Amino acid sequence: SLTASSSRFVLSRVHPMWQEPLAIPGGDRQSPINITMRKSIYDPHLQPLSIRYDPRTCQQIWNNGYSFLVEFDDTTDKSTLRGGPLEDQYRLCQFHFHWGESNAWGSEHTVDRCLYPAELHLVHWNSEKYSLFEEAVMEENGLAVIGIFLKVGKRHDGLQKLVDALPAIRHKDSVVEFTRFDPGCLLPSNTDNYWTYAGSLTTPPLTEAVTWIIMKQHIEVSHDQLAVFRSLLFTSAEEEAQKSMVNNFRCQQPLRGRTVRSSFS
Ligand SMILES: O[B-]1(O)OCc2ccccc21
Ligand SMILES: [Zn+2]
Repeated sequence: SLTASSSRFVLSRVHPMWQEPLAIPGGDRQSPINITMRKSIYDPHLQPLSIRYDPRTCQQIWNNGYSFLVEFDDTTDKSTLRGGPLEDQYRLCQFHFHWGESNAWGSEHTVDRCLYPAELHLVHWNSEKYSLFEEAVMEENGLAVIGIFLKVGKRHDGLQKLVDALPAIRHKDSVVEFTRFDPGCLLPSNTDNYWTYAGSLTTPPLTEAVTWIIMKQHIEVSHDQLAVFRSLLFTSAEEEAQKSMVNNFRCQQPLRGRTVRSSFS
């Protein structure tokens, strides 16, 4: 696949979904980044991840004009993430994806400059220190996001239920009920090998609140499943010009001396 450098020219022609602010608060721990494997530091003290999702907390799926979000009931600790680099327990509140207009690019993070066609973000907030996502998103240890790379290959049976719901939320601000979906089916078979670093949201408000946990092992989805992502629109039903929802990823940010740790040697 294209490396970020060769495709940077191509990507530079991609219109950014939103204008990057000139000054970002702090700005020394922004995301996404390229992960250089040989520069990541193996940390033997990283604990195993404890990922426990309850499909009964799944509520709805909606198009927010930038991606599509599957949202969960996060009023209790039913779907949680603990362990790994985390000191506290975090609650799953939503997951969403970022993808390209072609299979040559689309992910936000890269590994040794390798681009993937899409990236899944499972978003959790620190329910030991805060009482709402909106509160946690402003705090340094507020969020934990699991990033999973997607590759085009065999059909992902668990994803199909989600793919089948997308035509109903084609336009911005459309929402449909989406229940009894187990996000655990989207995890790779091996969740022991990951990289972790301190970063930010990759969408406004770009707050530096995220402990990133990027899985080494990707998942596979079919070409046709990914094509349905691209049938979504950035635009609402009222707007004249329909713009297809593609290339909804942020450009890569400087590492600013940060260390990326790995859970594997
Ligand atoms: O911008 B993101 O995709 O990266 C992390 C995150 C957390 C919450 C919402 C959106 C995002
Ligand atoms: Zn994201």
